[in-house]
Amino acid sequence: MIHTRALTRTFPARGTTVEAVRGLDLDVGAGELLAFLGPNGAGKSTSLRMLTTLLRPTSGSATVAGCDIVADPRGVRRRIGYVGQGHSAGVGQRVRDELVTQGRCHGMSGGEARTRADELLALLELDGTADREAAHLSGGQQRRLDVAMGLIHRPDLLFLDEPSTGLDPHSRANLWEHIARLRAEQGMTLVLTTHYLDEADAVADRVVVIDHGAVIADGTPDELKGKVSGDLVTLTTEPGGARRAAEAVTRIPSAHDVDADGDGATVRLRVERGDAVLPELLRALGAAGVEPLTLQVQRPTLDDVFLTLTGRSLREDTP
Ligand SMILES: Nc1ncnc2c1ncn2[C@@H]1O[C@H](COP(=O)(O)OP(=O)(O)OP(=O)(O)O)[C@@H](O)[C@H]1O
Repeated sequence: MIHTRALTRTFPARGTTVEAVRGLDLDVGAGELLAFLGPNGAGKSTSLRMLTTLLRPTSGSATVAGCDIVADPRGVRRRIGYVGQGHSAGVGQRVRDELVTQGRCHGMSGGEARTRADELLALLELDGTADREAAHLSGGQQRRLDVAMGLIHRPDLLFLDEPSTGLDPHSRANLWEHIARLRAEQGMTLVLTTHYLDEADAVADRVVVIDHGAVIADGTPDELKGKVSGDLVTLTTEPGGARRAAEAVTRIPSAHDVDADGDGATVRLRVERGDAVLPELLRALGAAGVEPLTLQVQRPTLDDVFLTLTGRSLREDTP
């Protein structure tokens, strides 16, 4: 559905050149849900804007839904939907009218556009809002209207640029439920950008991690987390017990990166399989006369992946 080769975009900026996207090579199959994940300024929106023909690449090539983004931008636009970061609806427009106008822009007859508008209002549970002004909808409803507008011409492929930014947790979850349903019912390919690590982890089949304009990792969330060396085990002891605990757990063969906190009561270590190592860990602590007060095992997160690859946390870079 998408094939890019060495896709690059630079911008002139005060006598220098910003390399917003550097040599993107990407193949996305039909029906995939791919998330671009990266800190502010990583090049996610620029990538999307090139793939949706809103921005010409400086060099490299790409086909989207079978059409070349430079030679046949109209062909690309006919086959894709795009939901940008801002709201798409015009001021003073009613919800159904806005959808019908959008359908007419895509060459539908009035009747066809009205039927499609009603279909989408039902699909995105906006039927109750059809005659209200778009600007008076809640944030979550406005975002669903943006998605409906991107879908009016039945595209095979939908691009969403930070679809859930600014929504409260309930509206975010609700938006994702709708998107999952659209995918299940219509078999669409979805490409989105997000800052939210948990979101990329939960909804994406595949995550492409971008940093400074280049892809630094590409795989399923589980594959990416497999790059981090093991689960994190955190244990607490009575004050002053951490050093003895650290010495005891260091003897476990799969334990590494053992670290006793300055508070004297917390020890962190990495092990291959946290759940499997717990009995051995407890035995080792018992033999050293240390009684743990709490024990926690954490699977790696996508933030750990980013930290492992770049030495920085995505959370630090993201507001
Ligand atoms: N029109 C432009 N002119 C100059 N520089 C630009 C332009 N558009 C983007 N950039 C720069 O290109 C880089 C990538 O920006 P881009 O918007 O693609 O990042 P992003 O990953 O989408 O970030 P965010 O998550 O903040 O939206 C940034 O350094 C940005 O300042």
